Amino acid sequence: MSARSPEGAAVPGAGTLRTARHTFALSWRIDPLVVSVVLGLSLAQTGAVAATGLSQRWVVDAVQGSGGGLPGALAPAVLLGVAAHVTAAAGNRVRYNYQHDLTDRVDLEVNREILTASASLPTLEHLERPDYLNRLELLRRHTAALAGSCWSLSDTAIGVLSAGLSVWLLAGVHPVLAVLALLALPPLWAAKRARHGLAAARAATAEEQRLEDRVHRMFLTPETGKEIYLTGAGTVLDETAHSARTRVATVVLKARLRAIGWQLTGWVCYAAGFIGALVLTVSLVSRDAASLGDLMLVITLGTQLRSQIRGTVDGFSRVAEAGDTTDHYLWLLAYARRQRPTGTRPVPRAPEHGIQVRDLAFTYPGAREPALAGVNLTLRPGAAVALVGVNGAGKSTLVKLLSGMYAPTAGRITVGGVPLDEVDGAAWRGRLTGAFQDFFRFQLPVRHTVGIGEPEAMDDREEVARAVREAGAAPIVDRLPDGLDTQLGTIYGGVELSQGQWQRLALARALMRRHPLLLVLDEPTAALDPLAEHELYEVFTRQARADPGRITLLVSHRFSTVRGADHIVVLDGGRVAEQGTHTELMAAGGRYAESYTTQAAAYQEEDLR
Ligand SMILES: Nc1ncnc2c1ncn2[C@@H]1O[C@H](COP(=O)(O)OP(=O)(O)OP(=O)(O)O)[C@@H](O)[C@H]1O
Repeated sequence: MSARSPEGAAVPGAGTLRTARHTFALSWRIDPLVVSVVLGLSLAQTGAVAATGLSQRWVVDAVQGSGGGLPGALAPAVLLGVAAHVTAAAGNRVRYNYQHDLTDRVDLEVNREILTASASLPTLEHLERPDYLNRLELLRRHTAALAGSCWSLSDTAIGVLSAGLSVWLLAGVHPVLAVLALLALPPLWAAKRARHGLAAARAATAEEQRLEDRVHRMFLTPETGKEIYLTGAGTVLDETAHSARTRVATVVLKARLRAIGWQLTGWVCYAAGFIGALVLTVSLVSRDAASLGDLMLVITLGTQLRSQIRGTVDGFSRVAEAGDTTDHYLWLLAYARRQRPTGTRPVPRAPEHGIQVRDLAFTYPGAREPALAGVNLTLRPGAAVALVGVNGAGKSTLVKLLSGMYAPTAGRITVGGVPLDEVDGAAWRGRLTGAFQDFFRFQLPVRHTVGIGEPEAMDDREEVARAVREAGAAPIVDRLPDGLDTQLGTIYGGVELSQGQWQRLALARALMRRHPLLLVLDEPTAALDPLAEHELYEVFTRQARADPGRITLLVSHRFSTVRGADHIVVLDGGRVAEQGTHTELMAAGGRYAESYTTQAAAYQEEDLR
C-alpha cells in the first residue's frame, strides 16, 4: 500500500513501485519492441540537455578564441548541438506518443483486472458497502494514472538524471552553482503539498460524485425515465445532481487554487536562485575566472534545469497520483484475495437430506436490525416448498443466502450434509437456477435473452424453445416478427415487451437449466394476476414432485397462491412463524390461516366485481 502522510493523503511508496513494476510488465507483454524503443529514447533524453549546453559553450569559446575566423573545430560542436536538439525535440515527441499509446493499452488491461477482481468476489455483499463503492469509483476514474505509472516513474528518473548531469557541469564552473539544485526542492515539496490537497478533496467528495453519476444515469434509462416523467421528479433530481456537482466542483476548485498557490511559491524560490546564479557567473567572467562559454553554459543549463525540474515534478506528481489510485487498486486486489472463496468440495449429487438451514441469521451491512434471525427449516428434494410472508418478512434475503449471494452472519446452511461455505462456489451456482421479481431485461435477440440462463446451451434453439414453452411464453414469442430471432428492447431498435411478457421470458431463462438442484422462483410472477400465478405455481409444484433430485422453492407474499405446495414456511419479521402443509396450518388457526382467509376473500370479492 502507499505510505500515508500525517494529513492522510497518499505519497508514493512501496505500493506505487510495485504497481509501476506491474504496469511495466503489462506494457512489456503487450509490445516489447515499442517498450525497448521508449527505453532507448529515454536514455538518450537523459544526456540531451547536457550535450546542448556543452556544444554551446564549445561554440562560444571557439569563436572567441579564433580571433574572428571560423575554425574547422566548430563543425563537431555544431554537430553535437544538432544531435542533442534532434534527440530532445523529435525523440521526445516519439517517446511521448509511444508512452501514451502503451498507457492506453495498459489501461484496458488494468480495467479488465479490476473487473476480474470484482467478479471474483464470492458474494454480492460488497455492492452494499459504501467504502467499497467509493474506492471503486475513485479507482475507475483514475485508472489512466495507474496505467501510466511506470512511465511517470521513468520520466521522473530521466528528470533526476539529466538534472544531475546539469548540476555536475554547473559545479564545474563554480561549486556554489550546484546550490541551484537545492532550489529544486521547494517546487517539488510544493507540488507534493498541492497533490495531497487535491487527493483529499477528491476522496472527500467521492460519495457526491457517485450520487451525481447515479442521478445522471437515472435520466438515461427507460425504467427510471418513466417514473421521472410521471412524478415530475425531474426537477428535484436535477437539483440533487446539480447541488452534488456544485459541491464537488467547489471543494475541488478550492483545492486546485491552493495547489496553484503552493506551486507558484515554489517557482518564485527557484527564479530567485537562478538570478543569483547569473549574477555570480557574470562576476566570474568579469574577473576572468570563467569564460563567456561558461556564461552561455550557465544560461542554457539554468533555463533547462527549470524544465528538467518541472519534468521531474510533473513525473513525481503523476507518480503520486498513481500512488492514490494504487492505494485503491491494491486495496481491491487484497479485498478480493481476502474474500476469495474457500469452498472446494463438490456439490453432493443426490442430496438425500436436502438443504438444512440451522439457526440462520443475517444482518445487511450497515443495517441495525437483522433481516433474518434464528431461522430453522429443511428443504426436501422432490418437493415444492413455499416461502410466504408479508412484504419485508425476509423471504428474498433467505433466497440470497441459500443461493450464496450473501454469507450468513450466524448459523449455517448445509447441502446434503455439506456446509455451503465448504462447497465450491462456481459449482454451486452451476446447480442453481431461478427467476426473481427484480429480474433484468437482457435486450438481446429472444433466443439469447432466454438462452443465457444456461450459457452452454445458449445457441441450442430446441432447448430455448422448450424453456419458452415450459414458461408459458410460446404465445408471446409466436407473435414476434422474427420469433426467437427477434431483437428485444428499444435501445437497439428492437421490439419492446410488456412487463408481464418480460417476466415470462425471465421465467423461461430460469428453466434453461435442465437439472438444477435448487430452483428458486422469487415472485417472478408479480406482474400476473393471483389466479395466473397460482396456476403457474401449481405447474411447478407438479414438476417438483416429478424430479427427485430437485428442490423447488416458491416465494410469494400471496398466501392463497401456494396452498398446493408440499411444505409451507411462513416468515414474519425475519423469523419462521409457522411451517407445515396447507391443511396443518389452516387447522392450527395461526397467522397463515388468518392471512390466507383474508387474502382469498379479497380475491373472491375482486373476481365478483
Ligand atoms: N439491500 C438491503 N440492505 C439493507 N436492508 C435490506 C436490504 N434488502 C432488504 N433489506 C431489509 O431486510 C428486510 C427483509 O427484506 P426482504 O427483501 O428479504 O423481504 P421480502 O420478504 O422478500 O419482502 P417483499 O415481499 O417485499 O419482497 C426488510 O426489513 C428490508 O428492509
